Amino acid sequence: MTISSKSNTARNRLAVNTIERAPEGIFWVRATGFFYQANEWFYRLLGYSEEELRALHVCDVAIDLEKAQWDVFWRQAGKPGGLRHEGGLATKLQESVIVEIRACLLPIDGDQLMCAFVRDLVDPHRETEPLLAELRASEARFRTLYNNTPVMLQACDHETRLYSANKYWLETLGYEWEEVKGRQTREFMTEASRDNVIHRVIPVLLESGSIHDFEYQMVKKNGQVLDVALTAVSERDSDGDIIRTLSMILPISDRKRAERLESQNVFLREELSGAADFAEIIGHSPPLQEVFQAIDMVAGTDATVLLLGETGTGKELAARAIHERSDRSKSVMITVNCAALQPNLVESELFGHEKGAFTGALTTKKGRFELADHSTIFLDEVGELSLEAQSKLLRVLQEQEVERVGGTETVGIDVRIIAATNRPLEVEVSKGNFRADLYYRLNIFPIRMPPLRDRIDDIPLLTNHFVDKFAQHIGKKIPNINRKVIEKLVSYPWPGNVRELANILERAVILCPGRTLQPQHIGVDAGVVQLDDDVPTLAESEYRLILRALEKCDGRLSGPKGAAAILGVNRSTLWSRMHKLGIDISRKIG
Ligand SMILES: Nc1ncnc2c1ncn2[C@@H]1O[C@H](COP(=O)(O)OP(=O)(O)OP(=O)(O)O)[C@@H](O)[C@H]1O
Repeated sequence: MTISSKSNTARNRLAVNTIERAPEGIFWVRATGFFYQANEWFYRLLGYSEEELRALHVCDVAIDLEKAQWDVFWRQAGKPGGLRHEGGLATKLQESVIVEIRACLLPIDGDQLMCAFVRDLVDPHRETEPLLAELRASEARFRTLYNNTPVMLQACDHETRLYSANKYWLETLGYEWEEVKGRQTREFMTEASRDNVIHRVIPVLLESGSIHDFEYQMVKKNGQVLDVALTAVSERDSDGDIIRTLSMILPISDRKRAERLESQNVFLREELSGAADFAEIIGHSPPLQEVFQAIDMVAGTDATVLLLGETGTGKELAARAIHERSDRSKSVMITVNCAALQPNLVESELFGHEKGAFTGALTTKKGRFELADHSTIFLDEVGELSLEAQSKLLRVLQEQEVERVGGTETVGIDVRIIAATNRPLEVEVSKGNFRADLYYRLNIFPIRMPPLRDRIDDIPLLTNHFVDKFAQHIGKKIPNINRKVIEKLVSYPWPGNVRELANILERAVILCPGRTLQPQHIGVDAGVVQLDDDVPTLAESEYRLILRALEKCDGRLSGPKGAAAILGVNRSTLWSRMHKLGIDISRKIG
């Protein structure tokens, strides 16, 4: 056997291992939209066998994808930068999971396949240690995949020396393999990133064996800096020491940067100065200006911030803006959606656990607070925490230390807290559902995000922004917006706020065949939502309407007799509202 064939075999083994052990799903789809193959993670996630999956069309599984849109998705995946989509997948048991999908087209044997990477957005730590499944296809196909995937793949040994990198890795950074072989991975990072990786990535890998979407900066051969996100899985020996680490590195898409520039263009077009520093938060209305001022005031301090406001008003965006404008911005903000935590695991997720603390606690694990040390933790939907978890949180706020579940010692931490809720916490306090002392501790610097109906001046700017953004995603050019579109949008009450506006415009962009967005593409009618006198908020009214519709059609979302049809929205809009309003999304879906 020649040396090169030996190394090819080693590469193929590595490729198969990477695919099967990847802490993310990977699947391939034919141009017809029917599944072709998937990795172990994806089969496990959906619960289908290989044979069952092959009989399915992507749209049978993707809750918010209509067959009519398939061609658009396929074409988008073929463009530079590929396709990026967030949505729901239905499992074999008809439960839904929320995922992020990134896809590209791969040339295979004169044909094309879509290759998609799937990340579980609700439970990124879902079982990630897949079985080493038997080799599912020829070595040639994996070699093609290994080298054509627009993801940088690298493998390093226990001393973090590089022993394999794919073609995309080499091309992106501008090296030949011989130049980088055996070198330390930290040699390809900026100095600031090195410290960050040592302090953030290595401890997490030692602790849990995998890390997801860690952002840092690499340096190309020509000295240029590249923003990347790393997802890695380590193999550890029985003592817990790392033997080797396989990593997928995604350049943080040029698209994301383009979007940012695009939104800045919107500002320039509108001749708005001053707001450009908040490029991600679109708007210039007086209520939003007050929010910008409050963010400016509090960002540089370590004060706890409580973000209030209805669903979809941009609380998470505001939390990011605060973190990014603080001294802690060098580290990643840790986000916890308190409503999505499994009730019996809330404390272990937040505060960590010691080995053996409960059945299934096989190793000691750090909680999110410890991971957020020297950074910011964003506690979204904090009003959903149980009273028990609330008292532990209070202790963290008072003492700046955590005690792991099953532990006896406390660990000191330095964490800035930003919490958000769309519930009126003072009402929850009066009902005994939320601890008053915790409320006062969180309420040190409250910022209220205004509902969209109170800042309709921002609707033209937001519309401009979303139409450009979604049109660019699917490769359309829609430079004009009919004036009647804006008239229609400003007269709607927007119970789902900016999120709802974005959803409606995403659909409108798909429906629009020409260069001008017309009112008939906008699926809203003023007055659709009728409020009862005793309903305190629009969001709550929407919540009730959806529940009523679901009851009426036995939990079925789609089809002519489904809840989406009754409510006059498409099923993806309904589904995303249910998710955001916290309506049991794991329920059976029809
Ligand atoms: N001012 C804004 N400019 C641009 N996009 C916005 C703005 N406000 C909200 N969005 C977009 O709307 C969506 C919802 O925003 P976000 O998740 O921050 O809301 P939220 O208040 O945290 O909602 P929830 O309470 O339901 O979690 C996101 O896609 C966000 O990017």
